[in-house]
This record gives sequence, C-alpha cells and structure tokens, in this order.
Amino acid sequence: VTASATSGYGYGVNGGYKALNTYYSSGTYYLYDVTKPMSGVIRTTTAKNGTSIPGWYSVDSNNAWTAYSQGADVDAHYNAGKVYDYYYNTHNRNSYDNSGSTLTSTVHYGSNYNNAFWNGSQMVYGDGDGSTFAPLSGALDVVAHELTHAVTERTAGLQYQYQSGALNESMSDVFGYFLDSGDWLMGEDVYTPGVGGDALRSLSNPEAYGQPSHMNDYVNTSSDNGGVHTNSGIPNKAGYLTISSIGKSAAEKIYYRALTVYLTPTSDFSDARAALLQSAADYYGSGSSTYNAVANAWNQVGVY
Ligand SMILES: O=C(O)[C@H](CCc1ccccc1)CC1(C(=O)N[C@@H](Cc2c[nH]c3ccccc23)C(=O)O)CCCC1
Ligand SMILES: [Zn+2]
Repeated sequence: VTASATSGYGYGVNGGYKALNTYYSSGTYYLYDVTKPMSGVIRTTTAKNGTSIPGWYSVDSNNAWTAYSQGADVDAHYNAGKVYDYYYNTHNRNSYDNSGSTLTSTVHYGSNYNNAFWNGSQMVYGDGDGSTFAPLSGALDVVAHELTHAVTERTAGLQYQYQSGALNESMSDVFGYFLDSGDWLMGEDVYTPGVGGDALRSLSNPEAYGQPSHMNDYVNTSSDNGGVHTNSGIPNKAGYLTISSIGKSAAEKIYYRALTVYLTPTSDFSDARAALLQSAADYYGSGSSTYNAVANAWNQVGVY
C-alpha cells in the first residue's frame, strides 16, 4: 500500500491561494498534516452539513483543493497549522495541551450555521448563512480564538461565566490579535461578507459593537453565561492599551505567562491585572516602563 505525506494547494474562503500539508493513501488525498513535531497530527474533517462530529475526513482526488465548497476545509486546515506554529515557535507550546496532541477541525457543521466553537476536544465551524457570516474558518483570528479556548482550558481553566468567563473570552480575542495583528478587529474576514469594514468585535473600540470598555459599564446579566461575549470588551480594551504601549512581543510574553502561570479558574478582572503585572515584573522588573504601562492600561478601564 503506498501512503505518504504530500504537498497540495487550495483556495480559501476568500479565494486566497494556500499551500497545504496533506496525505496520500490508495488514490485519495486527505487534509492530514504529519509534518509537525507533535505526537498527533493536524487533521480536518467535514460534517457534510450535519451535526455529527468529527464526521468524515475532507478528501480530494488530485490534491488541488480548488472547489468553492472546499474553501472552508482549506482554511480550517491551513489556519490550524498557522496557530499550531505560533504557539510552538513563539511560546514553545506543543499543541493545545503542550503534549503534541492531535488538532481536529470539523467544517460544514450544521446548516447555515453562523458560529464556531471548541467543544472540549476539537474545533467546529459553521458555513454561515452567507449574509451574517461566510464559513468561519476563513478568519485566522477566529481559528486562533477557538484554539486559545483549548489552551485556556488546559492552563488557567477560567470558568466560562461572569468575569472569569469574560476574561476567558478576552484571552481568546487577544491571542486572535496576536495571530492576526493587521487590525484591532475580530472576525472581520468572515463577518457580513457583503459589508466591508465591519467586524464581530473591536479591541480598540469595543463600543463600536455594543461592548463596554470600562468597569462602570459592566453588564450584569445571566444571558450568554453572564455576558461573557459582552463584558470581554473591558479586558479587551485593556489589552489594546497594553499592546499599543509595550508592543506585541512584550505583550505576548506577559499574556502567555499570565494565562499559563498565574490565572486560575475563578480569576476575575482584578486578578488578571495582578497576573499581568506580576508577569511584567518577572520579565522586566516591577517599576519598569512595561510594568507601569500595564498598570495604566487597567486603570483606564477602571480595574484595580
Ligand atoms: O468561541 C466562542 O466564544 C463562540 C462560541 C459560541 C458557541 C458556544 C457554545 C456552543 C456553540 C457556539 C464563537 C465565536 C463568538 O464570539 N461567538 C459569539 C458571537 C456570535 C457569533 N455568531 C453569532 C450568532 C448569533 C449571536 C451571536 C453570535 C457568540 O456566540 O455570542 C468566537 C469567534 C467567532 C465566533
Ligand atoms: Zn470564545
């Protein structure tokens, strides 16, 4: 039986050319990447617009993944590889569990499904309805957002409710920025494909999409697990102010250290401030300009 790692290519959700790490076996090509230094693999499957996951391997007959319907598969696979590389190269973390476990992404989930999620074991992406969303794996910041939920689950374990949940959300948006740092927007590459310039969220201007950016405007609600996708605007704004002040590289270091060393399941916004200050002190010294910039950022959003 002839089977081997192969190199293919395809077009993503927005038409971009993407080189793909694929696998050939008995006349069929698979989105199955064996090239990473992990015990597992990076693999992409399709739910065929049903809700049974992981569904079936995404396959192709000639390793040219160029069909329009394959765009979601192409981007889920390509973007998962990019996020894997980011965590490995920038933070020396081998997959979400730091043990090189397999990364599975399932696309074409549901019918006109306008969302995406990490289900505790894998990433899952809807195709969107073509109006509110294009297939959600088409956005690198969305893929990074989902995979960061997996990292958070295995490290800080921030409970997905109220302030710890909004912090969990913010960590995913901030790492989404680290992967896709051309703008302060979240999901812009797949949100409302017919409308330009808008997004799901903005880290620099949370209010633009109905989020608070100061503790005075914290939304007390039981909806959405205590408003986790709303109140994340407050730590997101602090993240924007921090990154703008100390730069991306220093911010990546203190955010990753806070997430993996200091934060716990019940950490709230004030604990996040303390964890980031401690991380800044660890790297740059307490009283350093970096330390002071972090304090100032959180002061500006009313978190002490
Ligand atoms: O990972 C997350 O935090 C979100 C997971 C949502 C979910 C949770 C549980 C089961 C199913 C789906 C998915 C994303 C999200 O922020 N969703 C928001 C916004 C949103 C997307 N599609 C929507 C459709 C309707 C209403 C809100 C939304 C939400 O679910 O609130 C993250 C990046 C892009 C999509
Ligand atoms: Zn999230």
